[in-house]
Amino acid sequence: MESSAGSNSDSMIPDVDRKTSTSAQPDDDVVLSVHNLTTVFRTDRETIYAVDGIDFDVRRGETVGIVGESGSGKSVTARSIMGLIDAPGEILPASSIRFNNDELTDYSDDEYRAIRGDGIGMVFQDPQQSLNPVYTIGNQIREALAVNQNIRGEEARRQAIELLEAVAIPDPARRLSEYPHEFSGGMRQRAVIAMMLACDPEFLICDEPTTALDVTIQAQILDLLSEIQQKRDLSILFITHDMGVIAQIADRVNVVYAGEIVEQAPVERLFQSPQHPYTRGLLDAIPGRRSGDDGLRTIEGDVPTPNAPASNCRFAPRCPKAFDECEAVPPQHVSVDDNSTHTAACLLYPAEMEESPRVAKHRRRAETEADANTGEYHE
Ligand SMILES: Nc1ncnc2c1ncn2[C@@H]1O[C@H](COP(=O)(O)OP(=O)(O)OP(=O)(O)O)[C@@H](O)[C@H]1O
Ligand code: NI
Repeated sequence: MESSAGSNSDSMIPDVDRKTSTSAQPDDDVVLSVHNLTTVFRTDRETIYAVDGIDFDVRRGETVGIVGESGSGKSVTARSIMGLIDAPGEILPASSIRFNNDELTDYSDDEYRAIRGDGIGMVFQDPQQSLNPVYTIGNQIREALAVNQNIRGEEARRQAIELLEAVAIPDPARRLSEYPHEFSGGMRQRAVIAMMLACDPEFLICDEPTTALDVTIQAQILDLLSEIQQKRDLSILFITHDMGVIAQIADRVNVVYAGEIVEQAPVERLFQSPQHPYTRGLLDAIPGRRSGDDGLRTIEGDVPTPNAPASNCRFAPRCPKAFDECEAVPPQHVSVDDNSTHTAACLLYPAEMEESPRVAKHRRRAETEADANTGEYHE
């Protein structure tokens, strides 16, 4: 953070530099800390920057949302954290993913398998991906209990029934002996959540878990997740393209565009006072909601597939507020509130600065960032 002491800066709003702010005030509540995560896919012709230098934290017991259009890098972020990026994908060396202060990017395959078992659970859009069609639901939950908690026999059966009760599956004793195809879509997703709970994780990654479900079932699953979270003090990273779902489930939100976070805010702040033109566009696209005079009605165009580190604002070609410099300077996160809980990466901010010093400030910070990330970056 810049000190304003002794300077007559026209901006009362300090920059936010996460690198110094996280190390200056260690936060015991932070369970997951992602810093400068950059995940690329190398093809014969090009290198795709699917995730390009993102930073965020998740604290104990909170739900952090990641929202953005298709192709913006949400699932690649989830898979990077879970250690599920395979060739031609690669997490670049300057990336850091700390889980309870362990650096996951240094983990071996075995260590990752262990943490996927009982540290971090994952719920995907398609429950079939997590269920085996040839075993009964009961078998699969008991297997999870045996592998992860060494619970077997009658005790495993008792706990499996309890878990199905916990996810509100009626008549659980009978349901245990049924196969996945005998469950409806919503019930299958509940069974996956029960299986995940059998591993007793402290962190849960949900990648569009309700997207395939109709809205009533979706709301039930979201309620269920909130309830389980409170009971177990779970931390959740929740990925969706749906701002309505974000409003229901998230405490804090990261808005992503083409591999980058463009805005970060507590959920109420984001909906009351969105700052980045992209976020405003996403919110204006919600039926019945309109931010008034200068909002866009729909966002024209598609998310680009980045094939180089950002050298400008990737949203500029679709942005109604873009000016010349947006094509030339990669915007940096600056605080857009009084206490740095809300940031936006956009050359329009800090709004109270004149355009030319404002752009110069972003340019300077971009150069510093680039030096830090390409220079010697070993511990
Ligand atoms: N195995 C891969 N090989 C090459 N490119 C990939 C691979 N996996 C993902 N990508 C690219 O990474 C980018 C981000 O993909 P990702 O699946 O994370 O998007 P998403 O935000 O989850 O979108 P959706 O909402 O459609 O799920 C896309 O441009 C995609 O083409
Ligand atoms: Ni996805």
